[in-house]
Amino acid sequence: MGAIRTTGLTKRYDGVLAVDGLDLRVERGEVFGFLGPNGAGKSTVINLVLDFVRPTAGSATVLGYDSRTETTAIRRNTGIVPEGATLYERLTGREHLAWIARANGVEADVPALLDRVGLTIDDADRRVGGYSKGMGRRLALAMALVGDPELLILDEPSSGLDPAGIREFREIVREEAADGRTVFFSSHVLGQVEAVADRIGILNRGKLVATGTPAELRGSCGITQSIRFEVTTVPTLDALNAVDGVETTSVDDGVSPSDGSIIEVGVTDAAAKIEVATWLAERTRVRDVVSEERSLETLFDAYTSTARSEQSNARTNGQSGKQNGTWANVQQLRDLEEVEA
Ligand SMILES: Nc1ncnc2c1ncn2[C@@H]1O[C@H](COP(=O)(O)OP(=O)(O)OP(=O)(O)O)[C@@H](O)[C@H]1O
Repeated sequence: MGAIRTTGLTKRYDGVLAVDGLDLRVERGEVFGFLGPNGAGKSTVINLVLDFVRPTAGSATVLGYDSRTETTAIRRNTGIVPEGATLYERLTGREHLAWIARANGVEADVPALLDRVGLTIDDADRRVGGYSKGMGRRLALAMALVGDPELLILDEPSSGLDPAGIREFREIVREEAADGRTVFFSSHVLGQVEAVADRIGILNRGKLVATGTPAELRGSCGITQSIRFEVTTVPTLDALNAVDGVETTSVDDGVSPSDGSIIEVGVTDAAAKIEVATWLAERTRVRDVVSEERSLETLFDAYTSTARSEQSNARTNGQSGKQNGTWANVQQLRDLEEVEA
Protein backbone atom coordinates (compact mmCIF):
# COMPACT_ATOMS: atom_id res chain seq x y z
CA MET A 1 0.00 0.00 0.00
CA GLY A 2 1.56 3.24 -1.16
CA ALA A 3 1.48 6.73 0.32
CA ILE A 4 -0.42 8.31 -2.58
CA ARG A 5 -2.05 6.61 -5.54
CA THR A 6 -4.10 8.29 -8.23
CA THR A 7 -5.84 6.54 -11.09
CA GLY A 8 -7.01 8.51 -14.11
CA LEU A 9 -7.40 11.52 -11.84
CA THR A 10 -8.93 14.37 -13.82
CA LYS A 11 -10.15 17.85 -12.91
CA ARG A 12 -11.75 20.23 -15.35
CA TYR A 13 -12.62 23.78 -14.32
CA ASP A 14 -14.83 25.52 -16.85
CA GLY A 15 -12.68 25.50 -19.92
CA VAL A 16 -9.43 24.53 -18.11
CA LEU A 17 -8.26 20.93 -17.92
CA ALA A 18 -6.20 21.36 -14.73
CA VAL A 19 -5.42 17.64 -14.17
CA ASP A 20 -5.57 15.23 -17.06
CA GLY A 21 -5.91 11.49 -16.34
CA LEU A 22 -3.12 11.40 -13.76
CA ASP A 23 -1.68 8.06 -12.59
CA LEU A 24 0.68 8.90 -9.74
CA ARG A 25 2.43 6.56 -7.31
CA VAL A 26 4.21 7.89 -4.26
CA GLU A 27 5.76 5.21 -2.06
CA ARG A 28 5.90 5.20 1.72
CA GLY A 29 9.06 6.61 3.25
CA GLU A 30 10.19 8.55 0.20
CA VAL A 31 10.63 12.26 -0.38
CA PHE A 32 8.73 12.87 -3.58
CA GLY A 33 9.21 16.18 -5.38
CA PHE A 34 6.26 17.19 -7.51
CA LEU A 35 7.70 19.56 -10.05
CA GLY A 36 6.02 21.66 -12.68
CA PRO A 37 5.80 25.19 -14.02
CA ASN A 38 3.17 27.60 -12.71
CA GLY A 39 -0.29 26.44 -13.63
CA ALA A 40 0.78 22.83 -14.32
CA GLY A 41 -1.86 21.54 -11.91
CA LYS A 42 0.23 20.72 -8.81
CA SER A 43 -2.02 22.42 -6.27
CA THR A 44 -5.09 20.97 -7.92
CA VAL A 45 -3.66 17.44 -7.54
CA ILE A 46 -2.98 18.12 -3.85
CA ASN A 47 -6.49 19.50 -3.41
CA LEU A 48 -7.94 16.45 -5.13
CA VAL A 49 -6.08 13.84 -3.09
CA LEU A 50 -7.08 15.66 0.11
CA ASP A 51 -10.70 16.00 -1.05
CA PHE A 52 -10.63 19.80 -0.93
CA VAL A 53 -11.94 19.69 -4.49
CA ARG A 54 -13.80 16.86 -6.20
CA PRO A 55 -12.46 15.19 -9.36
CA THR A 56 -14.24 15.31 -12.69
CA ALA A 57 -13.10 11.69 -13.15
CA GLY A 58 -10.75 9.15 -11.62
CA SER A 59 -9.86 8.36 -8.03
CA ALA A 60 -7.13 8.68 -5.42
CA THR A 61 -6.02 6.99 -2.24
CA VAL A 62 -3.79 8.38 0.50
CA LEU A 63 -2.11 5.87 2.84
CA GLY A 64 -4.54 3.31 1.47
CA TYR A 65 -7.63 5.39 2.35
CA ASP A 66 -10.01 6.54 -0.34
CA SER A 67 -9.75 10.30 -0.86
CA ARG A 68 -13.48 10.83 -1.13
CA THR A 69 -14.90 8.43 1.43
CA GLU A 70 -12.19 8.14 4.08
CA THR A 71 -11.20 11.76 4.42
CA THR A 72 -11.14 11.75 8.22
CA ALA A 73 -8.56 8.96 8.35
CA ILE A 74 -6.47 10.75 5.75
CA ARG A 75 -6.52 14.06 7.61
CA ARG A 76 -5.64 12.30 10.87
CA ASN A 77 -2.50 10.81 9.35
CA THR A 78 -1.45 13.63 7.05
CA GLY A 79 0.20 16.96 7.85
CA ILE A 80 -0.47 19.67 5.29
CA VAL A 81 1.25 22.94 4.50
CA PRO A 82 -0.93 24.61 1.87
CA GLU A 83 0.50 27.03 -0.68
CA GLY A 84 0.67 30.53 0.81
CA ALA A 85 -0.74 29.17 4.09
CA THR A 86 -2.45 32.00 5.88
CA LEU A 87 -1.43 32.55 9.47
CA TYR A 88 -3.33 34.77 11.85
CA GLU A 89 -1.45 37.89 12.79
CA ARG A 90 -3.07 38.43 16.15
CA LEU A 91 -2.43 34.89 17.37
CA THR A 92 0.89 33.67 18.74
CA GLY A 93 2.75 30.69 17.34
CA ARG A 94 1.76 28.70 20.42
CA GLU A 95 -1.91 29.54 19.89
CA HIS A 96 -1.71 28.31 16.31
CA LEU A 97 -0.25 24.99 17.48
CA ALA A 98 -2.81 24.68 20.26
CA TRP A 99 -5.64 25.33 17.84
CA ILE A 100 -4.47 22.67 15.37
CA ALA A 101 -3.99 20.17 18.22
CA ARG A 102 -7.50 20.88 19.51
CA ALA A 103 -9.00 20.60 16.02
CA ASN A 104 -7.30 17.23 15.55
CA GLY A 105 -8.05 16.01 19.06
CA VAL A 106 -4.38 15.41 19.91
CA GLU A 107 -1.82 16.75 22.36
CA ALA A 108 0.86 19.10 21.02
CA ASP A 109 4.32 18.88 22.56
CA VAL A 110 5.05 22.53 21.79
CA PRO A 111 8.77 22.63 22.77
CA ALA A 112 9.48 19.49 20.74
CA LEU A 113 7.61 20.82 17.70
CA LEU A 114 9.41 24.15 17.89
CA ASP A 115 12.72 22.36 18.14
CA ARG A 116 11.99 20.29 15.04
CA VAL A 117 11.37 23.38 12.92
CA GLY A 118 14.01 25.63 14.48
CA LEU A 119 11.77 28.09 16.38
CA THR A 120 12.37 29.14 19.99
CA ILE A 121 9.98 29.24 22.94
CA ASP A 122 10.20 33.04 22.78
CA ASP A 123 9.14 32.93 19.13
CA ALA A 124 6.18 30.77 20.11
CA ASP A 125 4.90 33.40 22.51
CA ARG A 126 5.07 36.23 19.99
CA ARG A 127 2.22 37.24 17.73
CA VAL A 128 2.64 35.89 14.25
CA GLY A 129 2.18 39.39 12.80
CA GLY A 130 5.79 40.06 13.85
CA TYR A 131 7.23 36.90 12.25
CA SER A 132 9.54 36.92 9.24
CA LYS A 133 8.47 34.93 6.19
CA GLY A 134 10.83 32.11 7.14
CA MET A 135 9.44 31.94 10.68
CA GLY A 136 5.94 31.80 9.25
CA ARG A 137 6.89 28.85 7.03
CA ARG A 138 8.46 27.10 10.00
CA LEU A 139 5.34 27.59 12.07
CA ALA A 140 3.19 26.28 9.21
CA LEU A 141 5.39 23.20 9.12
CA ALA A 142 5.20 22.78 12.91
CA MET A 143 1.40 22.94 12.55
CA ALA A 144 1.58 20.19 9.93
CA LEU A 145 3.66 18.06 12.30
CA VAL A 146 1.13 18.19 15.14
CA GLY A 147 -0.07 14.65 15.83
CA ASP A 148 3.00 13.08 14.23
CA PRO A 149 1.49 12.43 10.81
CA GLU A 150 2.81 9.62 8.67
CA LEU A 151 2.68 11.74 5.53
CA LEU A 152 3.56 15.39 4.97
CA ILE A 153 2.10 17.21 1.98
CA LEU A 154 3.77 20.54 1.35
CA ASP A 155 2.60 22.84 -1.44
CA GLU A 156 5.46 25.09 -2.59
CA PRO A 157 7.07 25.01 0.90
CA SER A 158 10.00 27.20 -0.06
CA SER A 159 8.11 29.96 -1.82
CA GLY A 160 9.17 33.39 -0.61
CA LEU A 161 12.17 32.11 1.35
CA ASP A 162 15.69 33.41 0.84
CA PRO A 163 18.47 30.93 -0.08
CA ALA A 164 19.42 30.32 3.57
CA GLY A 165 15.77 29.74 4.47
CA ILE A 166 15.40 27.33 1.55
CA ARG A 167 18.45 25.39 2.72
CA GLU A 168 17.17 25.18 6.29
CA PHE A 169 13.77 24.08 5.11
CA ARG A 170 15.40 21.37 3.03
CA GLU A 171 17.29 20.12 6.08
CA ILE A 172 14.10 19.94 8.09
CA VAL A 173 12.43 17.93 5.31
CA ARG A 174 15.40 15.56 5.26
CA GLU A 175 15.23 15.08 9.02
CA GLU A 176 11.54 14.32 8.92
CA ALA A 177 12.13 11.83 6.12
CA ALA A 178 14.95 10.22 8.10
CA ASP A 179 12.36 9.63 10.84
CA GLY A 180 10.44 7.47 8.38
CA ARG A 181 7.87 10.02 7.28
CA THR A 182 6.79 10.26 3.65
CA VAL A 183 7.18 13.77 2.30
CA PHE A 184 5.34 14.89 -0.82
CA PHE A 185 6.09 18.43 -1.84
CA SER A 186 5.42 20.56 -4.88
CA SER A 187 7.64 23.18 -6.41
CA HIS A 188 8.17 24.99 -9.69
CA VAL A 189 11.88 25.35 -8.92
CA LEU A 190 13.91 22.44 -10.17
CA GLY A 191 16.96 23.06 -7.97
CA GLN A 192 14.88 22.89 -4.80
CA VAL A 193 13.32 19.58 -5.78
CA GLU A 194 16.51 18.02 -7.07
CA ALA A 195 18.37 18.81 -3.85
CA VAL A 196 16.04 16.96 -1.53
CA ALA A 197 13.82 14.51 -3.41
CA ASP A 198 14.41 10.76 -3.66
CA ARG A 199 12.11 10.75 -6.66
CA ILE A 200 10.72 13.46 -8.86
CA GLY A 201 7.54 13.62 -10.89
CA ILE A 202 7.32 16.31 -13.55
CA LEU A 203 3.82 17.61 -14.17
CA ASN A 204 2.99 19.60 -17.25
CA ARG A 205 -0.47 20.72 -18.32
CA GLY A 206 -2.00 18.34 -15.82
CA LYS A 207 -0.12 15.32 -17.11
CA LEU A 208 2.80 13.47 -15.57
CA VAL A 209 5.50 13.69 -18.22
CA ALA A 210 8.37 12.04 -16.34
CA THR A 211 9.05 10.27 -13.04
CA GLY A 212 12.24 8.86 -11.59
CA THR A 213 15.16 9.50 -9.30
CA PRO A 214 17.17 12.62 -10.17
CA ALA A 215 19.83 10.29 -11.64
CA GLU A 216 17.28 8.42 -13.75
CA LEU A 217 15.82 11.63 -15.07
CA ARG A 218 19.27 12.92 -15.89
CA GLY A 219 19.90 9.66 -17.71
CA SER A 220 16.83 10.21 -19.83
CA CYS A 221 18.26 13.58 -20.97
CA GLY A 222 20.70 11.71 -23.19
CA ILE A 223 24.11 12.87 -22.07
CA THR A 224 24.31 12.57 -18.31
CA GLN A 225 27.77 13.88 -17.79
CA SER A 226 30.40 15.73 -19.65
CA ILE A 227 34.01 14.96 -18.67
CA ARG A 228 36.91 17.13 -19.78
CA PHE A 229 40.40 15.61 -19.85
CA GLU A 230 43.40 17.90 -20.21
CA VAL A 231 45.97 15.78 -22.09
CA THR A 232 49.47 16.28 -23.51
CA THR A 233 48.77 14.48 -26.81
CA VAL A 234 45.54 13.36 -28.46
CA PRO A 235 45.30 9.68 -29.41
CA THR A 236 42.99 8.48 -32.20
CA LEU A 237 39.58 8.46 -30.55
CA ASP A 238 37.73 5.99 -32.80
CA ALA A 239 37.99 3.13 -30.30
CA LEU A 240 36.79 5.43 -27.48
CA ASN A 241 33.64 6.24 -29.43
CA ALA A 242 32.86 2.52 -29.45
CA VAL A 243 32.92 2.20 -25.63
CA ASP A 244 29.48 1.44 -24.14
CA GLY A 245 27.95 4.58 -22.64
CA VAL A 246 30.13 7.03 -24.58
CA GLU A 247 27.87 9.35 -26.53
CA THR A 248 30.15 12.06 -27.89
CA THR A 249 33.83 12.94 -28.07
CA SER A 250 35.39 16.22 -29.14
CA VAL A 251 38.85 17.75 -29.06
CA ASP A 252 39.84 21.32 -28.34
CA ASP A 253 43.51 21.86 -29.24
CA GLY A 254 45.41 24.38 -27.17
CA VAL A 255 46.89 27.46 -28.81
CA SER A 256 50.45 26.18 -28.30
CA PRO A 257 51.82 22.63 -27.84
CA SER A 258 52.61 23.38 -24.17
CA ASP A 259 48.93 24.08 -23.48
CA GLY A 260 48.08 20.48 -24.31
CA SER A 261 44.57 19.68 -25.54
CA ILE A 262 41.17 19.16 -24.01
CA ILE A 263 39.23 16.01 -24.85
CA GLU A 264 35.57 16.31 -23.92
CA VAL A 265 33.62 13.08 -23.56
CA GLY A 266 29.85 12.89 -23.06
CA VAL A 267 28.73 9.74 -21.24
CA THR A 268 25.21 8.45 -20.68
CA ASP A 269 26.28 5.82 -18.20
CA ALA A 270 28.23 6.62 -15.03
CA ALA A 271 30.13 3.31 -15.34
CA ALA A 272 31.64 4.51 -18.61
CA LYS A 273 33.53 7.27 -16.79
CA ILE A 274 36.12 4.91 -15.32
CA GLU A 275 36.53 3.08 -18.59
CA VAL A 276 37.10 6.32 -20.48
CA ALA A 277 39.62 7.56 -17.91
CA THR A 278 41.54 4.27 -17.97
CA TRP A 279 41.48 4.15 -21.79
CA LEU A 280 42.92 7.66 -22.06
CA ALA A 281 45.51 7.17 -19.30
CA GLU A 282 46.89 4.17 -21.20
CA ARG A 283 47.42 6.25 -24.35
CA THR A 284 48.39 9.73 -23.19
CA ARG A 285 49.35 11.74 -20.13
CA VAL A 286 46.20 13.09 -18.44
CA ARG A 287 47.04 16.34 -16.62
CA ASP A 288 43.60 17.19 -15.26
CA VAL A 289 40.03 15.90 -15.23
CA VAL A 290 36.88 17.97 -14.77
CA SER A 291 33.50 16.30 -14.61
CA GLU A 292 30.33 18.36 -15.03
CA GLU A 293 26.98 16.94 -14.17
CA ARG A 294 24.43 18.01 -16.68
CA SER A 295 21.63 19.77 -14.88
CA LEU A 296 18.11 18.46 -14.94
CA GLU A 297 17.23 21.91 -16.23
CA THR A 298 17.63 20.56 -19.74
CA LEU A 299 15.04 17.89 -19.16
CA PHE A 300 12.68 20.17 -17.30
CA ASP A 301 12.89 22.75 -20.08
CA ALA A 302 12.36 20.18 -22.76
CA TYR A 303 9.16 18.98 -21.12
CA THR A 304 7.74 22.25 -19.97
CA SER A 305 9.04 25.30 -21.83
CA THR A 306 6.42 25.45 -24.59
CA ALA A 307 3.67 25.23 -22.07
CA ARG A 308 4.94 27.96 -19.77
CA SER A 309 4.12 30.96 -21.90
CA GLU A 310 0.68 29.60 -22.77
CA GLN A 311 -0.08 28.98 -19.14
CA SER A 312 1.01 32.42 -18.06
CA ASN A 313 -1.13 33.89 -20.86
CA ALA A 314 -4.11 31.94 -19.62
CA ARG A 315 -3.52 33.36 -16.17
CA THR A 316 -3.18 36.97 -17.25
CA ASN A 317 -6.30 36.53 -19.36
CA GLY A 318 -8.14 35.92 -16.12
CA GLN A 319 -8.84 32.24 -16.59
CA SER A 320 -7.64 31.35 -13.15
CA GLY A 321 -10.27 31.21 -10.48
CA LYS A 322 -7.78 29.71 -8.10
CA GLN A 323 -7.74 30.59 -4.43
CA ASN A 324 -4.39 31.11 -2.83
CA GLY A 325 -3.73 29.39 0.48
CA THR A 326 -5.75 26.27 0.74
CA TRP A 327 -6.27 26.70 4.46
CA ALA A 328 -9.22 28.48 2.88
CA ASN A 329 -10.52 25.09 1.87
CA VAL A 330 -10.17 23.55 5.24
CA GLN A 331 -13.17 23.25 7.44
CA GLN A 332 -10.83 24.10 10.32
CA LEU A 333 -10.43 27.65 9.04
CA ARG A 334 -13.84 28.42 10.40
CA ASP A 335 -12.77 27.18 13.83
CA LEU A 336 -9.71 29.39 13.72
CA GLU A 337 -11.73 32.44 12.80
CA GLU A 338 -13.90 31.75 15.80
CA VAL A 339 -10.83 31.61 18.04
CA GLU A 340 -9.65 34.92 16.61
CA ALA A 341 -12.97 36.72 16.94
N1 LIG B 1 -10.64 27.11 -8.59
C1 LIG B 1 -10.25 27.17 -9.86
N2 LIG B 1 -11.10 27.63 -10.83
C2 LIG B 1 -10.71 27.69 -12.13
N3 LIG B 1 -9.50 27.33 -12.57
C3 LIG B 1 -8.62 26.87 -11.67
C4 LIG B 1 -8.93 26.78 -10.27
N4 LIG B 1 -7.85 26.29 -9.62
C5 LIG B 1 -6.89 26.10 -10.56
N5 LIG B 1 -7.35 26.45 -11.78
C6 LIG B 1 -6.60 26.37 -13.04
O1 LIG B 1 -6.08 25.06 -13.15
C7 LIG B 1 -4.76 25.08 -13.68
C8 LIG B 1 -3.79 24.43 -12.70
O2 LIG B 1 -3.66 25.26 -11.55
P1 LIG B 1 -2.84 24.85 -10.26
O3 LIG B 1 -2.98 25.97 -9.29
O4 LIG B 1 -3.26 23.51 -9.84
O5 LIG B 1 -1.37 24.78 -10.82
P2 LIG B 1 0.01 24.78 -10.01
O6 LIG B 1 0.88 23.85 -10.74
O7 LIG B 1 -0.24 24.54 -8.58
O8 LIG B 1 0.50 26.26 -10.23
P3 LIG B 1 1.37 27.20 -9.23
O9 LIG B 1 2.76 26.67 -9.24
O10 LIG B 1 1.26 28.53 -9.90
O11 LIG B 1 0.70 27.16 -7.90
C9 LIG B 1 -4.44 26.55 -13.97
O12 LIG B 1 -4.74 26.82 -15.33
C10 LIG B 1 -5.38 27.29 -13.07
O13 LIG B 1 -5.71 28.53 -13.63
